Amino acid sequence: APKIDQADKVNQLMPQLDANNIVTEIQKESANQNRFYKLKTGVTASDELFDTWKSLAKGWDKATVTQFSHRRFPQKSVELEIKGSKYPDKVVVIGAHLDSTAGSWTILNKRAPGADDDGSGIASETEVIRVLAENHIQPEYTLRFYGYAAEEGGLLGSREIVQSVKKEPVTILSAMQLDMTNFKGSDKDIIFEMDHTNSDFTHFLQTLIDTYQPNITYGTDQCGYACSDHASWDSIGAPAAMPFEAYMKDMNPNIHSKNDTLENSDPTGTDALHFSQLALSYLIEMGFE
Ligand SMILES: N[C@H](Cc1ccc(I)cc1)C(=O)NO
Ligand SMILES: [Zn+2]
Ligand SMILES: [Zn+2]
Repeated sequence: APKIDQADKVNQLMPQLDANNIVTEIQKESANQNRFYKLKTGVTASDELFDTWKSLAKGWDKATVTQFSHRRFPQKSVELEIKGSKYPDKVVVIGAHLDSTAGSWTILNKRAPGADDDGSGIASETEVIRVLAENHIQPEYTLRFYGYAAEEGGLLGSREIVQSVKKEPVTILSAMQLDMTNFKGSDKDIIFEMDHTNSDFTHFLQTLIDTYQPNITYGTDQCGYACSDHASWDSIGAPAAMPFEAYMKDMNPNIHSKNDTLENSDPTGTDALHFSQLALSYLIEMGFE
């Protein structure tokens, strides 16, 4: 596992992460009637995230923001890349999904705010982008941030993306998934899913919590199936990890319904902030040798 030797940077950046920004982003995403990947509301949600990441990345040298068009549905994925100064072909990945669903397949104009699933993951990730961009962080390894389309359709967006990445002349060092970060249903703050993930990488993340978030508690669980986009990276042999909000039995009961709102999760965004903190230490420790 990589050495943990970037304390100066992590300790300078971590305090800048602000739960209020996470709340604002979740509210922005939930404002859409739904973010269903087959509907124009889902297309709009992707374009809004594209705009948000582009404005955050303004002035961040070597950062590029693009949309990834999918073959069989209109919702695009969003990608932000900051090229590494020393190892541009070695890529550290983090992702969340930008779509939402209300459970049934033809949700038409049904309400699916998706505040926790997965507005929280997108918001946790976006707050890390803001802090890295504002500090003009120039990593030695390439960092890639994803907002995946159509996760609820069966990991459709990330599946297409990893097939495309497989054809690139790059090595994926690791991929973290943030799907549901803002509902602390259990007594532990972060639960690591142990299936469709890499145990060494998961252990490395647990060591990061011990080092940089000593008051955060964590545990492990199993999804029992490919429960989010980390499984797409795992399927091409990239070390994947999925820090999750609770044990399965305790997870947010409101997901995939009109009741998946900010009020029905953590309205202060403090739970989601813990995931931003882990994501930041992950990207800095993996982004620099
Ligand atoms: N399947 C996931 C929800 C989900 C995530 C983790 C576990 I454990 C069980 C269920 C989903 O809806 N992602 O969008
Ligand atoms: Zn879901
Ligand atoms: Zn999800």
